Amino acid sequence: MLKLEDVSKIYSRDQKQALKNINLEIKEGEFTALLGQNGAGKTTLINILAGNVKKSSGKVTIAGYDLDTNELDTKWILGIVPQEVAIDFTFSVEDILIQQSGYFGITDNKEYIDWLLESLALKDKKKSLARELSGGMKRRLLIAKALVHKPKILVLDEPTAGVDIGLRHTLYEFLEQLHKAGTTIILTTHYLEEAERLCERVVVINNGMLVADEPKDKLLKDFSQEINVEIKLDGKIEQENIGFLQAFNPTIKDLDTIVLLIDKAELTNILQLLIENDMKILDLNVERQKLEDVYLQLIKQ
Ligand SMILES: Nc1ncnc2c1ncn2[C@@H]1O[C@H](COP(=O)(O)OP(=O)(O)OP(=O)(O)O)[C@@H](O)[C@H]1O
Repeated sequence: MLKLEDVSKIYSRDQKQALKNINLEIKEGEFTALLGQNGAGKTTLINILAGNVKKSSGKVTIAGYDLDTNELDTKWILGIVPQEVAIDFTFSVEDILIQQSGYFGITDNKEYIDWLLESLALKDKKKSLARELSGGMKRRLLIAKALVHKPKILVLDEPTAGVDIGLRHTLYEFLEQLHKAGTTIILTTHYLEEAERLCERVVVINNGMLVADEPKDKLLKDFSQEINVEIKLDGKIEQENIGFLQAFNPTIKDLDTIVLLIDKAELTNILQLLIENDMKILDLNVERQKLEDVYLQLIKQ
């Protein structure tokens, strides 16, 4: 559905290499998270797809259309929700969506627009001017705008930044609904729990390079041998008193709790060592790795 072959981008102004030989193939109907730190290259990649940034080299194919030679065709396939709010604030919400439909030659789109507004909790803002919307509402309007032509692929660049938690969940349900209906979705986000809840596949970009591309479940399983352990002891702990745990890189939390990231198999060993060293355990908390932990390890590598 979407294929990037050896895509690189060097910005000419400062010769900054924002993307380095990215190879990525997204299949029809997949829901993919595109993760990476600030400046990793996510927006550059999305801007290349949107035709706003010219790649320096490589090939992009969207539903079989080469982006270099068939850019107009790719516009029909893609719906892009940009990170920055770029809408004409002097128009009403409804007019913005009617105008956007017009760009695609769609004249009778009112029913679908109403459905979009309803789904994105913007129905009562239909007649409001865009400038009267809150930041979170503007973001949701951008999503509606990206969807007016019913694109097969929806790409969202941090759509939930600045959207409050209740509405974020409305948005998740909406994206899940689109996904079930067959839309291919690529989502960049800094909220890892969002990627964990919604996506089937996780792609991580670090310093312009693709450092992970796995089904989410596999990524979590590969790392699932590792657990986060918090052991609360009776009394204040100093690093020098727990030298016997040094091999496990312990950190101390709240003065009385040892925090460790270990292989499951080592837990018994550690508890044994604590008992042998006369440490009284008051509480023990074991957590399987979350996507957030896996992600943090990936970008450290
Ligand atoms: N127009 C530009 N000219 C020069 N350098 C740019 C330009 N746009 C982005 N960059 C640089 O390219 C790199 C990648 O930026 P990009 O915006 O793609 O990152 P990002 O992963 O989207 O970050 P964020 O999570 O902060 O949105 C950064 O070092 C950035 O400074």
